[in-house]
Order: sequence, then structure tokens, then C-alpha cells
Amino acid sequence: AHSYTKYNTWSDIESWMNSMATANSDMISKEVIGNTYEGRPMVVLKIGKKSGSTKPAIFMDCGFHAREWISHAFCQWFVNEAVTAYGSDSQMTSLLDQMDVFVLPVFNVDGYVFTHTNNRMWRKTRSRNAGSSCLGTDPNRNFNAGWCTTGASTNPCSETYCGTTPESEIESKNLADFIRKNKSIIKAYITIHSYSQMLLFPYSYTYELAADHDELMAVAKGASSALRSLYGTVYTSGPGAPTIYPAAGGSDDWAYDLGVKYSYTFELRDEGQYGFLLPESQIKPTCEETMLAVKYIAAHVQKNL
Ligand SMILES: Nc1ncc(C[C@H](C[SeH])C(=O)O)cc1Cl
Ligand SMILES: [Zn+2]
Ligand SMILES: [Zn+2]
Ligand SMILES: [Zn+2]
Repeated sequence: AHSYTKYNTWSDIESWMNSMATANSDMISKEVIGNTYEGRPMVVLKIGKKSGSTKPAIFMDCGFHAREWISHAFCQWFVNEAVTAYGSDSQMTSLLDQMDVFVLPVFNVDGYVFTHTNNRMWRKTRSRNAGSSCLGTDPNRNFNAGWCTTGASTNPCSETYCGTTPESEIESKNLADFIRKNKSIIKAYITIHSYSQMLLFPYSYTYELAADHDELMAVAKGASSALRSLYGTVYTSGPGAPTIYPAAGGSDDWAYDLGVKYSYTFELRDEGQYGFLLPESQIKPTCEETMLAVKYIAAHVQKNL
């Protein structure tokens, strides 16, 4: 059965999404934005007070990389927190009255299933690569943002294989199509990964500073200190290239260049002690502290509507 403090199976997450939308029909609507390579649904939950008119929105995805299980857990935590806190927490109430939050709890569904059934350390998608016995593309190297110019490989057997072309992966195409379709209302893009404890923003594909570097850095630092205020967890804030590594084809860089100004990649706990195998005992504290950072960013976005 589903639990917010366990790493749930895809099957449990899928039924959880259906029951959340049904039980909270005034706050949550469910939309399938396309299917994965193996035919599983990519489900977006639209969270926000129903209003007759279109509201500005924040888009958040989890589960780009299959093995980063704390990421999937956070999106589930966020959805529950949003509907639970609405009406009691003034900031969450204000956010969901004024904006919608699109949450994609599992981007790379095929990969996530594979980490439960075959290989816990799988990262990529599960698509077949012509002429190779190696499967999968790194979805975070597959977007049209300096595509495959740095920090990515043209070798299908590489963990950072960039694919045959930008958006070669159906999962990338489904996400990019949804964001392009809604780009006039999407004011922020947040993508959740692990591990390293970093709050990254454009660019990763170049060392050039983004036009909005100063503002993005200030917000990242504010969000990181909000996060640290709970349990003392230390995050590093900065542009991807100098802060983690130069790498091209990432969804955050792509969203930023599309015009989504507030574009962030979270690298959640830890710093390598457990790495991708973060114990379930750390789900709650990790999600609680990360909520503070996401709410900080959301508040800044609201102020700048
Ligand atoms: N634009 C980007 N933003 C963040 C990252 C770091 C993640 C960490 Se798992 C990755 O390697 O895909 C990588 C890129 Cl290419
Ligand atoms: Zn179960
Ligand atoms: Zn990742
Ligand atoms: Zn990572």
C-alpha cells in the first residue's frame, strides 16, 4: 500500500494519484501528457483552487533519473502537503489561490519500474538503441539546450548518452510539448534530482552567466537557507556548470531558454554516505526541509507575477 514515508512502487504511485484526484476533486485534476517508451502513462497532477479563469503556474517534475528514489518521494510529499495545508497554512493557501502547481511525480516511469524489478542503480530511460545492445538515453541530456556539446556522450552504453537527437526520447518530447503548450502561464520550472545537496540553475551547458543570474542566485541562496533552518542541512547554490559539472541537454537550461525565468534543479540528500540508496528513515526530514526551499521559490515567483 502507499506510504509517504516509503519508496512506493509505480503501481502504488499510480493508484495513489487516482485516489488523490478523486478525493480532492476541488483541488486536484489529473492529466496524462503522453505515454512512456514502454507505454506507461506520464501523469501530471494540476493542484490549485479551481477558478473559472486560467491562473499562472509552477511546473515541478520528479523521477528524471530512475535510481534517485528520494526525488519521486518528494513529489508525492509535496502533493499531500499542498492539499493538507490548504486552508490552514497561509502561504500555501495564498499560493494555491493565486497559482496552479503542475506536478509530474514520475517522469521516467519505465526506468523507475526497472529499478524495482531488475537494477536499483538504473538511471536512464529504457528505450532500445539501434545498433547497440545497450538500452536507454539520459533524459537530462536529451533536451535542446546545447544538446550533446559537453558533459554528455554519443555512446548508447554511456550513463549520459544524449540520444540520437534532442527530444529523441518520447518522455522528453511529452514534457517539452506540455511546457511549450503552456509556456505563457508557466512562470517557474523545478526539477527534482538526487544526490549532492545542491540548488542549481542555468546554465549547465555553458559557463556563461544567465541574464537573470543575480536574481536566480539570490533566490537560490534564500531557498537554501530556508532549507537549512530546519535541520541544518547545507546546500550549495549556483549555476550548474561551475557548481556541479558542465553538461548539456538538461531540462532546466531548456526551460530557461524557452522563457521560463525561474528554472531550478534540486539535488536532494545526501552527500554520498548513502547516495541514491538514501534510507526511508530520511524521507520525512528530507521532504520537510525541501518543502521550505520550494515554498521560498514559490513565494518569490508570486511576488513577481
Ligand atoms: N542542466 C543540468 N542541470 C542539472 C544537472 C545535474 C543532474 C544531476 Se543527477 C544530471 O546530471 O542530470 C545536469 C544538467 Cl545537464
Ligand atoms: Zn504497496
Ligand atoms: Zn538526476
Ligand atoms: Zn544527481
